Amino acid sequence: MDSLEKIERLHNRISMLQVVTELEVECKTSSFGIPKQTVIYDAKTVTANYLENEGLKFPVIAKPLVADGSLKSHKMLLVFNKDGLRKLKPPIVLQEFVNHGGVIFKVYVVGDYVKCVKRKSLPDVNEDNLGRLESYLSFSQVSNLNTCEKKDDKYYKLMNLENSELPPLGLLGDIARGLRRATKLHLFNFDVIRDNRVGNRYLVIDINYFPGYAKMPNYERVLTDFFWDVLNRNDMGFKSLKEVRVLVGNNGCGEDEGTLPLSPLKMEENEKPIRV
Ligand SMILES: Nc1ncnc2c1ncn2[C@@H]1O[C@H](COP(=O)(O)OP(=O)(O)OP(=O)(O)O)[C@@H](O)[C@H]1O
Ligand SMILES: [Mg+2]
Repeated sequence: MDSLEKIERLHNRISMLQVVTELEVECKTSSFGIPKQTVIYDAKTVTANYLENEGLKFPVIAKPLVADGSLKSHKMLLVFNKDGLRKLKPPIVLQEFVNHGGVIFKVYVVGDYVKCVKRKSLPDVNEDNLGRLESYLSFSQVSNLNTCEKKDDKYYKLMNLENSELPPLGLLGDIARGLRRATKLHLFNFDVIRDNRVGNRYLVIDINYFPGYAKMPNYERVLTDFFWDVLNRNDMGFKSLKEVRVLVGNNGCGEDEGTLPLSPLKMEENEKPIRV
């Protein structure tokens, strides 16, 4: 559906988030951006001083530069102090770890359709404890931990997803529309966290092409409608696609929970229909 060349941009964690920094979205009550980050190609260059010069302080997350969906590309390190820096295997992206209350918002985009689902994430790190912690913690695919793993874990037992407030839906819709226009992609999702230091600042930390839509409530209907529209676009034209609806569920179970119509996403006048 989408061109490989355009998808390629999402396979590198720097170019992937670069697009977010270029978006022009106005929101009076909140702001958005990406975490501070730097790319490391040579392990020798990573020192505590280097981090400081880059405006980064511990804890930091080390993510493989390549984000191609392979097992390796999901292997991450949460680095608490300078000893942990020795474990890094470039090429990597070092990103500030932003406390976000242990909740991540996964925003699924299917053409004009946008849906936000809450998921449990890494817990906050108390800076006062940095000295007492191990130098690093390795992890992989936090958002894919299965429900049983989460149920057994003391931290996850304490979490109460239901009480966590969603980001402003207008903002998510605007970011989704901006990303769609900038990337010219139709099928992707992005991960958003709320910066606890600020409260109403949202950070996009990850964008994935053709994510596991099975985790999106009502995905069969949404995807079928989308492909139906694409197939019929010669008769209908993309402009006549249905109005965007941002559906928001708190745990991905309630299909119509929190349904909220936003202003329609209009295709750019000059955007050519996709050829299938
Ligand atoms: N800058 C950050 N600050 C705080 N937590 C973060 C940050 N970046 C990532 N995380 C945590 O690490 C997890 C994995 O990060 P990310 O989404 O970038 O990697 P991924 O391998 O593409 O993961 P997934 O496939 O699970 O989405 C996130 O779900 C979140 O819990
Ligand atoms: Mg992610």
